[in-house]
Amino acid sequence: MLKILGLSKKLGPFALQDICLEIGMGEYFVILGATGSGKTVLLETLAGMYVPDQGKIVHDGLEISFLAPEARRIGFVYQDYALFPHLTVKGNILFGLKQRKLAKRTLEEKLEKMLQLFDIAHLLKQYPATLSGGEKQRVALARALVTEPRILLLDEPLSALDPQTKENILPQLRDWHQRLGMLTLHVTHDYKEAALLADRIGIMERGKLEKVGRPAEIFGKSALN
Ligand SMILES: Nc1ncnc2c1ncn2[C@@H]1O[C@H](COP(=O)(O)OP(=O)(O)OP(=O)(O)O)[C@@H](O)[C@H]1O
Repeated sequence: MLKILGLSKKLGPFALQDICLEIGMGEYFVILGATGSGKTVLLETLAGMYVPDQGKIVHDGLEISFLAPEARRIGFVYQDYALFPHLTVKGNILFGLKQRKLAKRTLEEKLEKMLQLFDIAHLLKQYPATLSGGEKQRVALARALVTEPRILLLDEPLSALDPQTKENILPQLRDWHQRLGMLTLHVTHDYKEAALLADRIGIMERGKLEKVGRPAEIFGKSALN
């Protein structure tokens, strides 16, 4: 379980204010908020890019607030995927495992698992510039997941996709999540995306988490039919 306890962070005129949230193991939690509400700052603080001014982040009973990003076992997929342009798909996926000095066979097994899960084996030698939006997204997910993180953070992972690709990927995201069973925190400003994907939703406004509930509680049952 991930516990966010009174988390605050000031960045210039913006402040993340007293965020309190508990997310269960295997839960798909969506933070829904307008542009500038602080969704990315929250994810980046959880991932260790900012040191909190106040509050704690506790994962499975261990406080991780001051751990280095790579020690937190958190996978992060950015809005624009942030793939390394000079590396092939294979190079991108294996990048996060470089420090671990794993045996070649172990690396190949981990790579193979990702290629199968995301159906991207045919893209292995290509460079990011030659991939479609949906392909880039699958490679970015593979790169985040190959390190076997305990928590997956997704920062508007569908916003760069055309409507058709987005519609195809939505059910796949749920399916990948169900297969891996990983605690996932996904931020978006698209309420339809939130309603389709989330076990629970948190509404973020001006740096504060204003409301948390199941999709039916947030939108009303009739709005979801
Ligand atoms: N490093 C920083 N220094 C100063 N201000 C920052 C910094 N990073 C973010 N901000 C500000 O914090 C506010 C929240 O930004 P954030 O990127 O978290 O919003 P968001 O909800 O993710 O928006 P979007 O949906 O547009 O991505 C913005 O006003 C932004 O300008």
